[in-house]
Amino acid sequence: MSLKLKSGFEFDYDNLYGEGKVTDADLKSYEADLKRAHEAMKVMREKGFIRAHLSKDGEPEKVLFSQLPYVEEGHLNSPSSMKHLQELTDHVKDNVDVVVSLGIGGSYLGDKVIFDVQCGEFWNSMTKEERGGFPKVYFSGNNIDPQRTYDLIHYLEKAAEVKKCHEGGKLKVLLLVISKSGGTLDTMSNFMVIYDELGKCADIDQEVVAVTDPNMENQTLLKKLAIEKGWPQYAVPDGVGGRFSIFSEVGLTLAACVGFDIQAFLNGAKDMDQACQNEDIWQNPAMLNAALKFAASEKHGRDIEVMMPYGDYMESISMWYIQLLAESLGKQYNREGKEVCYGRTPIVAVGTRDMHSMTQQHQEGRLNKVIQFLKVKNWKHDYKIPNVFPEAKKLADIAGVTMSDALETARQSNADALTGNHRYNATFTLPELNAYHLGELLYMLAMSIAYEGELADVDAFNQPGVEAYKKIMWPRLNELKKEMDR
Ligand SMILES: O=P(O)(O)OC[C@H]1O[C@](O)(CO)[C@@H](O)[C@@H]1O
Repeated sequence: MSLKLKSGFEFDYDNLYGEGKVTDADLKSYEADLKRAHEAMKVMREKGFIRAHLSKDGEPEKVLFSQLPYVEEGHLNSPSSMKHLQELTDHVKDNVDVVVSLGIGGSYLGDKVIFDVQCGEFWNSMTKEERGGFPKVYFSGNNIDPQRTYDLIHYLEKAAEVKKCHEGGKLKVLLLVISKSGGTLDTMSNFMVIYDELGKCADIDQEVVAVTDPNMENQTLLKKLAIEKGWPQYAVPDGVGGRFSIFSEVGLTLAACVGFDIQAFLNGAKDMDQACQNEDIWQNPAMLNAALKFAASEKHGRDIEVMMPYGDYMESISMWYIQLLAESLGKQYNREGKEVCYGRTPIVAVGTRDMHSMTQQHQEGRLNKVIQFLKVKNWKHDYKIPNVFPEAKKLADIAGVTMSDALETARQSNADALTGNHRYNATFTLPELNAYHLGELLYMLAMSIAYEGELADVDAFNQPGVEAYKKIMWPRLNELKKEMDR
């Protein structure tokens, strides 16, 4: 059983739904809730309203991520904002050597997905010509790790020296600083250290682009700095939380720096949004995914979701999904203030890598998981495994098989083995790993989380839990600073 869209995107739920799995009766018991959830999604699309959602300051706040795929005048993504992004592309292409993208959480994870899908692992080792004139890209701000920050700075200083010797001229570095709140410790501490160190290097020409909340009244620290220093600005718009921001200028600025097809990405999201407007659950991928996962959790105790893409460059999709699921649905109280401690636990896995480790637990451990596979149907490049060692029978036996067929055979075998031992699993299939299908997938997952928030009756758009440690940490940092100053 599967839901297949015209684009070829497919959600195969055969091993998650039916006898001994999530049943028709389970879904029927949610009929009224699903109807209400679907209505709530309509209201969210039309008015940006989600019942009981408040910002972290306790103020009513709109939820606008579903507007992002629609590039229209007056929308968050508009023809003029697309032009502004094109200006960034025109500026970096053939002009900037290195982009350092600084951000954490939603201000990092989406950018990493776009980078991995568009550029792959060896981008920074390619020549500028091979990169189509686009810059190298490094990430920072995703931790407060002094060693890695040192390594990055020293790598850039060395690269500047090499450039001076071989080509002459300074190394042009663009710091793309992404922070909605504009003051996140991890991002801003790295930014300040890197900005200061690179500023001292005579062979480096650095510039800054700030991506932050554009609000003029309550300006973020980053916005204030950008205005003061004249840095170009892009927006993390009001109503778009970090984990839903990949379709905003958070993801799109990095996309613009590496030649990623922004329009195709948004078109994929838009087409998925249309599919998710279908009130028939069997035709609506987000509603179906949410209902099956919610039922698997609540009625069958399968409250862990292992997101397991088959392919190296999709691991970051899984990491992006971790934030989306954990931060959106891991909530102590429901929207009526009742303690519910809801939240399925997301786990990153990659096939075939983790079939040699985690699969042991998936196959025989506690019956508390859904393994969500992600597969690519047609790979851009492929190899037929050659018969280079005909004397070694086991190796000769796989000669002639393509790597992509071997990959899919491994995945399918894993799915069959899991199913044979009552282990729930499902598969999303992307016809190809490209901007359009990535847009479809990520948008579907975001919308599915919004549906699940309605089913579980929790606010999927706040994150009070990540404020708790910050309330302890900031006074401690202030104390530390006083001690250092003494
Ligand atoms: O973009 P900012 O404000 O730096 O926040 C980064 C991340 O930190 C969080 O606020 C959680 O601490 C996430 O919600 C967000 O994606």
